[in-house]
Amino acid sequence: MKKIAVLGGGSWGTTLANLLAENAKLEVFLWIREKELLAEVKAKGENTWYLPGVKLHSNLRTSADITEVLMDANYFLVVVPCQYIRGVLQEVKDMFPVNPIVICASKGIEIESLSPLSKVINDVLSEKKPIYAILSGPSFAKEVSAKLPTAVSLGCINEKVGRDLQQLFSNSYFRVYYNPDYRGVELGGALKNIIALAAGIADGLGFGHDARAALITRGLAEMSRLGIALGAKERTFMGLSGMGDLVLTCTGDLSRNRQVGLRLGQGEKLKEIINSMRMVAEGVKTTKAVYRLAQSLNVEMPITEQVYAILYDNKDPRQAVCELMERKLKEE
Ligand SMILES: NC(=O)c1ccc[n+]([C@@H]2O[C@H](COP(=O)([O-])OP(=O)(O)OC[C@H]3O[C@@H](n4cnc5c(N)ncnc54)[C@H](O)[C@@H]3O)[C@@H](O)[C@H]2O)c1
Ligand SMILES: O=P(O)(O)OC[C@H](O)CO
Repeated sequence: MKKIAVLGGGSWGTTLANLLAENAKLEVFLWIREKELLAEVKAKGENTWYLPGVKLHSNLRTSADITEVLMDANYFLVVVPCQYIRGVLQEVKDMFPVNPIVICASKGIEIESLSPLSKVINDVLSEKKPIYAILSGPSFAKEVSAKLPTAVSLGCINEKVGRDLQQLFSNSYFRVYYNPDYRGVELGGALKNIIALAAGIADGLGFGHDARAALITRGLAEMSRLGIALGAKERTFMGLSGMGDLVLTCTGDLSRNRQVGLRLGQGEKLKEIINSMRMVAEGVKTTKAVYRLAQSLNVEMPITEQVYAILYDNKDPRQAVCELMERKLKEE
């Protein structure tokens, strides 16, 4: 049986590793970074920090030793939070074979380089010439772990690899659609988190359903504008990894990004919100990266600009929403 190394024992890495172990098409080995957590996982058969209450499959192997996890793997699934991916891969890049199939399930834009994750992974592993794929779409770890029906996109420019991966991940509750536009798929997942912060802020301020619907719709417009500037296909933003994930994250209270927004709208400070969370809300750092990227590409992203000002310039959220409403009137 072929082996998949899963890097990242947070809620999503654990969920996907567990799903793949249950699918029983691959041998699955999950890297858990924290040794104390690994000890609990081994003792209780459960990821008590990031995915409590979910029993892990007996086929799932776990280790805190990343070299053991990577050894002789045929597939590499990266589910480390966006800003740490470069550092983690840099340490172990020599362990990858030539032309490794690297699937990314993380969502974000790297601040340092303003790069989407395909570029980060291709940069670090450039000597190995990786075959890159991205798994993204509306999928809360908790719901997938409860085996609730979920549909996502798998972006890969190499159709044969993409269709093989589609088979490996799919099962009766997890339906994977293949899309050759990997750039569009990865950008949808990264950019929707900024709009989810905005929707949470509006809801936290008590601005109602109309405001949320406007943010989702105009959010999709600015996500697509940046996507097109970066070579993505506009149509991809209408699919699961675009509109699908945007709607989920802007409306679903399981979203960490939406929760950060809600708390900001209710008057809490970003620092205290982040300090109270063990989990990651990728939109916070991705907002900074996208704000800079949009400026460098001269792409208009008014919602992102206001979220940036709230997060990083201490702007009053109420003022930010007023400014969005009072911008020069435009055509749709
Ligand atoms: N949780 C979900 O429902 C979900 C769904 C789809 C995609 N994602 C994406 O998956 C990615 C991983 O998120 P998650 O939700 O699994 O994480 P999480 O918030 O559940 O856990 C945090 C993770 O960050 C890791 N971490 C902390 N500091 C680190 C460091 N210095 N170096 C490397 N790793 C470090 C921890 O070990 C842990 O694995 C994110 O990009 C997220 O957007 C999450
Ligand atoms: O909890 P969030 O906001 O990181 O969202 C999780 C997933 O990205 C939803 O598809």
